[in-house]
Amino acid sequence: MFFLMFYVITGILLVAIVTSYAIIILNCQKRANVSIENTNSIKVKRKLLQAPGPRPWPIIGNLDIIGQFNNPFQGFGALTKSYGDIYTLTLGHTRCLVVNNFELIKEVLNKNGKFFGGRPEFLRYHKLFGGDRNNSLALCDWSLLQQKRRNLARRHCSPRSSSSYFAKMSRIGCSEITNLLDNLKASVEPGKPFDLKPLILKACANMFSQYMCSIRFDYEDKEFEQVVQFFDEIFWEINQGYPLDFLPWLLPFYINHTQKICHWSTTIRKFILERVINRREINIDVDEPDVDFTDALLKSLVENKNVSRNTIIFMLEDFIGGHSAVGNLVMLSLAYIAKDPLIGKKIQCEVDCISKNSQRSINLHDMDKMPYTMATIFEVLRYSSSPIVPHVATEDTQISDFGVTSGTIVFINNYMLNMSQKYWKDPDLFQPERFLEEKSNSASTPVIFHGKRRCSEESDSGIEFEKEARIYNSSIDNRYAEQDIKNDPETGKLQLKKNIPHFLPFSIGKRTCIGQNLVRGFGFILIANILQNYNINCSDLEAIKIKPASVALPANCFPLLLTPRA
Ligand code: HEM
Repeated sequence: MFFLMFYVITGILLVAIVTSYAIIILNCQKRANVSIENTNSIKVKRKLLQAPGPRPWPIIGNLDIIGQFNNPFQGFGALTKSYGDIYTLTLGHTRCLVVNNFELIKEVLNKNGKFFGGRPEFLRYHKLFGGDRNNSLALCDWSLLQQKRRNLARRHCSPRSSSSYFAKMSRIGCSEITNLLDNLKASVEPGKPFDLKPLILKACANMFSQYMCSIRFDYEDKEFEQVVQFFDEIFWEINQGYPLDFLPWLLPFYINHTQKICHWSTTIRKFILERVINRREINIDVDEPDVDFTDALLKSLVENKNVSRNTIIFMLEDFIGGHSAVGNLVMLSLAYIAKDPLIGKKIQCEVDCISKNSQRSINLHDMDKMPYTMATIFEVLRYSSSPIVPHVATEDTQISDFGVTSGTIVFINNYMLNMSQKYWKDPDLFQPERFLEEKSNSASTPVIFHGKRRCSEESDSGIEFEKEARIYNSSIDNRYAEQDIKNDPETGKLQLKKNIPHFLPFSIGKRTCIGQNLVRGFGFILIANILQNYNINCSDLEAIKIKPASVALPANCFPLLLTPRA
């Protein structure tokens, strides 16, 4: 009996291994069927080989190689030494293309963006969004609905600096800062490490909820507190990779984990329905101008029969959830400031100069006059290299000279881009100054761009600038003295660099981040006002553990020392 069982199990395993290997090899050898223009400009069909890559194992493919690295993006970078800047991997049974340089990234996201509008079929993505990842703005495949959702969101979530939305953001940001500072004053004990993250996240959540839903929650509100924590857990979760993503048959081993994810997301959804949507739905008046984003969403529900109630609940959840990204970014910025207090000092110099030594708080309209503060935020974005959500080829196509078959997942390695000697001097150093440049003669009169500078094939930075940064006094080699910065900001020598084509923290192409103006705006208000009031240090720098290629920090991260400024 025992031997029979043994032979049956061994037989099943062997069949599984052989079948798996056959599938993997077939997928590797499959050619992409693409249309190519010949010399007479006539389109002809050609079958193109996929890019080479390491030989995969049965069942796991190349997961063993990626598993050897602390971070997959570091692993992708290391593999370029053997396979060049473009290569394919097989993760589980899934074909993946990894692109590691700027030209290739542009080719995927800009030139051939229409062929790469899909997102991966990861089980976790479905669990996070009510069983269907297409409910999510960031994890759905490209569709007409997605185009509509982006258009609906753009006005509210990407406000221009001349718009009333921008002024509203500034007002809300500043009033929430007052609440945050009151709370800090009551809770921070001088000389004692303070767990700042929960408070920062609650302040961010209130900025987002006031801006998008005209509602604010008390910091002591237990339901609000829990929802903010769950949003943060989800932000961390989305930024992780698991073998389950490529080996879905591992699901039974992840039952507890997936149940936890479902619990987080259903709790959040219930909160948004009960505390935001239900009470707003009763008072909707389609003839009145939109009060906020929630109003616009609810009206689209009345006016457009193709938009479902589910769609708008998930949209609101997605956008309110954006606060976790901002909160984590602010915590990361404070961590780098704690590591190098001179950075904090320089931000404080700008703050003191602009606010005439704290006669007022810092608002969004100060942003253009504080290039060093903005440069610090950009350096955090570069240094932490938030991964670009993987794209998926929706039909057979071509990148460089290689074929890409439909269904291939494309990893955009912007970590490699941000850490490359080719693009950055001393990329391993944290230096906000790299985002500053000498004020050019032509820049002495501030130029206003008419309309947004959006990415094009030639000018690619995903960063959207509307206005030239106003000039502020700082010096490029930059360990500058305090009295230098106290000069009149109008006579300064440096400005924020306007467009760095290879810097893509918010990606490029049709799926760029919609929340980037909110990130810059609320991030700026938080960092500037916290530093106006406190010096930031850390009693145990070893406790600040930052994962490369991630803006997400674990829910329980590190405490900081906040010392009120004289
Ligand atoms: C530290 C802050 C943030 C960073 C670094 C960041 C970066 C990114 C990146 C790299 C993408 C992927 C683009 C692509 O697939 O090509 C993305 C997508 C997206 N982001 Fe952000 N983001 C941030 C914050 C936010 C916030 C605050 C919001 C909303 C309030 C937001 C909303 C979105 C949405 C909706 C998408 C999906 C767009 C689409 O797929 O069509 N993001 N973001």
